[in-house]
Amino acid sequence: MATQDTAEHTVRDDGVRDREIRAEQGHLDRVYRRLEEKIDEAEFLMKDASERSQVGTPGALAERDAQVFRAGVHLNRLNSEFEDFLFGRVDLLAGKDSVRGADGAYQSLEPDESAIRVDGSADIAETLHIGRLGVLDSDYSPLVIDWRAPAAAPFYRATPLDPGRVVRRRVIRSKGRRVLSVEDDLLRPEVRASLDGAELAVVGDGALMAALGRARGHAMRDIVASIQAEQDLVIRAPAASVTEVEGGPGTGKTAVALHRAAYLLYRDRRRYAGGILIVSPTPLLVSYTEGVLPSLGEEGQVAIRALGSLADGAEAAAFDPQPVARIKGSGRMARVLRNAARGALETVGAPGAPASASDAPSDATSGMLPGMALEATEAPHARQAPHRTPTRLRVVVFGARVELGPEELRRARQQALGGTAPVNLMRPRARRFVLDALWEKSGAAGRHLDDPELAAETRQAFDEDVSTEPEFTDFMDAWWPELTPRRVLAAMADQGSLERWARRTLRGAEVRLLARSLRRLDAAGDGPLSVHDVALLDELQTLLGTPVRPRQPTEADMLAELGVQELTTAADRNQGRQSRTQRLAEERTEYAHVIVDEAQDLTPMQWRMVGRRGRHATWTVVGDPAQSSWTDTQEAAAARDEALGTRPRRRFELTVNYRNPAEVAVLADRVLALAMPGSVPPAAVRSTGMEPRFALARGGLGAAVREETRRLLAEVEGTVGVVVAMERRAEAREWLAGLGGRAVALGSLEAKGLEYDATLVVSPAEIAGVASREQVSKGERPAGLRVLYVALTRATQRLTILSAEGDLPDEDGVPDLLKG
Ligand SMILES: Nc1ncnc2c1ncn2[C@@H]1O[C@H](COP(=O)(O)OP(=O)(O)OP(=O)(O)O)[C@@H](O)[C@H]1O
Repeated sequence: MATQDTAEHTVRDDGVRDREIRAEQGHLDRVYRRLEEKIDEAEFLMKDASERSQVGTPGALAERDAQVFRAGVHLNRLNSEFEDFLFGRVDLLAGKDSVRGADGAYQSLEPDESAIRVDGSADIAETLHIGRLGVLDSDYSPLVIDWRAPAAAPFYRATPLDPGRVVRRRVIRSKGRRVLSVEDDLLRPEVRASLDGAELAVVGDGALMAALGRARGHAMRDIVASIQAEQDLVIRAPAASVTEVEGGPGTGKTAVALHRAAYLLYRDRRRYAGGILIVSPTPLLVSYTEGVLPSLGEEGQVAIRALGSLADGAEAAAFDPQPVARIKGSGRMARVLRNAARGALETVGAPGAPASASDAPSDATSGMLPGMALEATEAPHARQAPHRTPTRLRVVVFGARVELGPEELRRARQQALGGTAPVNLMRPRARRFVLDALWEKSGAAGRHLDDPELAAETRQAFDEDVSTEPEFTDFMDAWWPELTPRRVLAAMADQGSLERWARRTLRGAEVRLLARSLRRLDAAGDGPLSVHDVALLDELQTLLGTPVRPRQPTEADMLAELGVQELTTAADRNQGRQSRTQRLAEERTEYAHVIVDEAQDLTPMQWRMVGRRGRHATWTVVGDPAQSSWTDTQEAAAARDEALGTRPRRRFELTVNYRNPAEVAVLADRVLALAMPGSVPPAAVRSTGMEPRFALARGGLGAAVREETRRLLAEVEGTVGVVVAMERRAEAREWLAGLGGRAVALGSLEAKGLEYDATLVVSPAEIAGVASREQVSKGERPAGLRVLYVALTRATQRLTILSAEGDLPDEDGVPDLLKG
């Protein structure tokens, strides 16, 4: 009987499902017909504009460029958004007091009192389709509403507890022009609603679960069809000041941050023409998330940058070992760098001349982590003997020899450095002090004291005479060389110099470690950089400044002068051909809005770097303190406060874990309890019934990793992430050789923000840097425990823990740190 009921129900349900899919297909067909008309219009506009060839005056050029650009953008968006273009629908009750706006839509979010009759029946008064872009029919009625428009908010905000006017929310899955499925949520199950005289059908188990259950690839998908109410609040929060978002792993922080960027651009494109910067911890996370904004129809105004690619055209991905990273990340470095920027004047030669540095590195701690493509070796170029700043200046002026000695030059330098300007910009001032000193020394200063005009003329002639002397210009180049951040950083590899610059700021052992780690750079500062070096370079850039040089006006300048905005110019288009490094070096350094992902991991020096990019910006900062791999969290919090300034802050919390099945979350929560006792984990929304597996590496670790990875590859359709301690990353790659592209080896710090269908966590104790709960209870709570928490929360379906002896596993293979 029960079987038959179910069978009958399924048959009926399939019939309803097919009918509902056909109805949505009909709507999608209409949308496509309209889109095609619009594409024809855009193509016509493009052609027309490019045929107008009044090139010659900047005005004509600007007008043509602007037209071609606008039509091109329009066309691009229409073409690119054809995939999964239409994804949602809401069926709504009549709005309160039946008040409609100019567009004919109900204005109120709440239903009219008469919308639900006393017998519980109601009519659907309005149906809205939601998509990636708004499309109006030829009579201006909305065929599709842009997901970011206020009218689309009920699609995301309505919950059974607070449904507003929404009776049914539908997610439509389509591929190209074909509707594949529909998934409905009934938000007012108590209402018997009808649409055009027929009962409102409900199909499927809800879109969220369907979306979460799908296999993962190597790129993040947008969540535009299933944004949840608490996430929508963040995405649409007003952009004023600072929006802070905290939430545990898998709560959608990254997804929300990306959707927020798209939302802000939609709401106020002009304001955000100043650019939105999204700061991400690693290049892996950048490439994982890079496709989301284009899928939402947004690209040009948003830069997603890894912390290692924020400054100086650098593309650093390597991590320093923890002791070195702690020094380089500490706010104390600001003082050291300030001294170095000034002190390097004496140790760094003019560009092209040799710079300083001396003894070779002698231990492995100087190197970045093995397997990070960078070795702990000295720069290939032999280091030269330290540059000696000139200690004497001899010139012939007014026919006489004038000489300044070490003491006079030292005084002139001290006077020049008395200002606060960047060091390179102090050069003219330094030059003036040297000229003053020469003038005094020459005795000419005593002449014509009774005739100020003649005295001034004599002085001017004196300066001109000296300035043209090659001895003087060569002296200035060597005595006050133009410094680059890289040359100064390289100069810090000289231990003697660094000791002076870090006096009373760093301890002796810290100086030695830091100097050694920088010996990877050659004298000009070329060589492999670590992620942490990049924040130092950025700080140095500020301290040194860029000397002002006259530059040729570009086409972009001319257009800007004409007030043309939102435009790609020929110059911009050429940029596409430039190297990525050059582009990174040249791109803007200040933004209108800054979004920081994984904010808990920024070091104080990184906060300073990011802060400089948003001095006048509004901010969105998302993070999870429980996942912080940075050790000195208080110092980082102070630096964060400084970067964000005194702007008012709005705080949001995300509480639901969409990534991990409950079975995985329970295990991760045990580590959370050790790492941060008392903190509340996010609630997992789904369960797979698959408990994590505990395996023991009895023979070699490599063989066990291969075997367990193979097993996981057979169990899931998508990706498998193998997370190891940072220092094992290189060997882990070799272990996985030949297993195919679905399996990826990751150092624990690189796993940040990423997710995999299945995860193999190799030796929790190695990742955490601590082996037993007893050690932890004695007070050892290394940042490594939080890193382990990150590793354990990457799986969307399956999790295997592989332990070695050092993990102190029990007879079931459960390592000590993960016991219940
Ligand atoms: N509303 C949603 N609908 C569908 N999928 C969602 C939703 N919210 C989040 N997800 C999915 O959950 C996963 C986790 O999201 P995301 O990576 O943004 O979380 P996170 O908070 O940044 O995690 P972590 O702190 O671990 O980096 C992603 O696969 C994301 O697509």
